[in-house]
Amino acid sequence: MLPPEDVLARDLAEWLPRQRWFGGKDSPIEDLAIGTATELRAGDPGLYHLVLDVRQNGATEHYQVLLGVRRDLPGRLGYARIGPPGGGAAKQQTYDAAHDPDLTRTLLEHLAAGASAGPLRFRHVPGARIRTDLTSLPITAEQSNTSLLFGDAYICKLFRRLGDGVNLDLEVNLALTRAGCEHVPAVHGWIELAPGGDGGEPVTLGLLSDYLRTGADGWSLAIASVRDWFAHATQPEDDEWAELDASAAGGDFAAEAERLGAATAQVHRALADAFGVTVVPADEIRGLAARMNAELTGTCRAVPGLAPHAKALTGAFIDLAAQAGPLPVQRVHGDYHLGQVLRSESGWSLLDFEGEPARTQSERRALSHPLRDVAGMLRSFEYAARFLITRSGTVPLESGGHLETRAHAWAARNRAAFCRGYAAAGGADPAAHAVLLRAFEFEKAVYEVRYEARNRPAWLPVPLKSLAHLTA
Ligand SMILES: Nc1ncnc2c1ncn2[C@@H]1O[C@H](COP(=O)(O)OP(=O)(O)O)[C@@H](O)[C@H]1O
Ligand SMILES: O=P(O)(O)O[C@H]1O[C@H](CO)[C@@H](O[C@H]2O[C@H](CO)[C@@H](O)[C@H](O)[C@H]2O)[C@H](O)[C@H]1O
Repeated sequence: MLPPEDVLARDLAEWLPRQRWFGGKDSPIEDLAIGTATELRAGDPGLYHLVLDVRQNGATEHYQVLLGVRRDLPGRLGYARIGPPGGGAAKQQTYDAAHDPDLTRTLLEHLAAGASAGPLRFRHVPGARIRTDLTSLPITAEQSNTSLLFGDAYICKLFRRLGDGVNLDLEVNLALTRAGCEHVPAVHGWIELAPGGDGGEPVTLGLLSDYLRTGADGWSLAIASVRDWFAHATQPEDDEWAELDASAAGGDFAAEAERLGAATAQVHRALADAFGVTVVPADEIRGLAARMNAELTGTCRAVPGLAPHAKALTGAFIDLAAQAGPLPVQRVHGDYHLGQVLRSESGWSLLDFEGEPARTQSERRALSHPLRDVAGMLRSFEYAARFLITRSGTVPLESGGHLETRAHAWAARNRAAFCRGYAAAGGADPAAHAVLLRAFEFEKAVYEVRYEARNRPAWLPVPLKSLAHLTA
């Protein structure tokens, strides 16, 4: 049984700001109410699904929590406790049930059965046989959601802060799974909150997909390659090093970059087939160029370090406007970088189609030209190349100037390989759309400067140094 609502709300308000995934750590909680409480498993331990209405700065956000209730909380779950030890007057111990495999199995059982509980609906794709005998483990890598591994079969992403309707990740992954696309983890099921009386969309709560057991993320693989690239360049002249036969460095990434380019083009084709393509008139492209420039102006005001590059960046946006013609647009990834791709034995897979976190839902859903994603990945090669010399203490700073040339050579080699793979697999040839690609890349770099200044100021030199190189 749940503790009294006022006690539970008070305990949750104390616990919430300490959670990594809580998005409102910078402001006090003005009010917390239990929006819905749905019993998913009766008994001891019991499982409840809660939607919390959390008011901060006058605005209300909704968060979901799986609440475990036990009379005695075993020591292994002590770290997940919500509320005082011993359970206070109610003598009920409440805790974050995402950490309790005895309770999370209920999610699999409900998904397998296609069950409903109160406003919650558990859905599976037709024909899916969801295993219910697996033990869960939360993965630790994430900031804003909680993902549970079930054995080595499934990953279940539970969205913590709830959006307004169908989550983009579900919408896109489901469409691509249905289309048989090999480059996304197959979706098996999802959990949603039924729409209220206003007839709106269901709100996505969670997504169950194939777990890519042997997957390694593109960022780690790329960083390992850069490290090796630096280590193998003993003391040759820089120019000579840039020409070095890649086989001399064991960690060359170019073949992987080329395969990643091909996988990206195939996903773009599948997105176009699933969601369609629209041609926008030249006027809209001129409007896009103007918006890119306005973002630049705003970001220069907020981050003065960007100002020295402003002239070159504006030049690229003016070129885009000057050459504007009708352009095909479609659904794209929207926040494409090396951290969003996994390499497993079955090739490259793309993850996380939720778009850029700072954008609104409608901006994230907006159609764009697929080269926007290509530009995102090109930026990521720039980041990977410069990360070790700009951010890490592992490379002696005095050799930074020398390594900068080497970093540039790594980025250039892998950018070219990615574009080659993309064009060969039928994507728009980046070389034939240089003005558009450059404008997209500069737009992304401006976004990154703002993103880093706000979220990771120590990383700010990474995009700034890359811009210094690209605009020289
Ligand atoms: N299907 C999967 N198979 C293996 N690992 C995965 C899978 N999906 C996500 N991951 C791991 O979880 C991390 C976070 O996933 P992601 O979907 O990007 O979540 P978030 O939106 O919370 O960042 C990824 O970087 C990856 O390491
Ligand atoms: O992965 P998210 O959807 O949260 O994306 C945001 O955070 C990213 C950083 O984690 C950020 O990506 C930038 O840093 C990456 C290295 O950490 C680099 O590979 C990307 O190219 C660079 O843009 C992303 O921009 C932001 O939206």
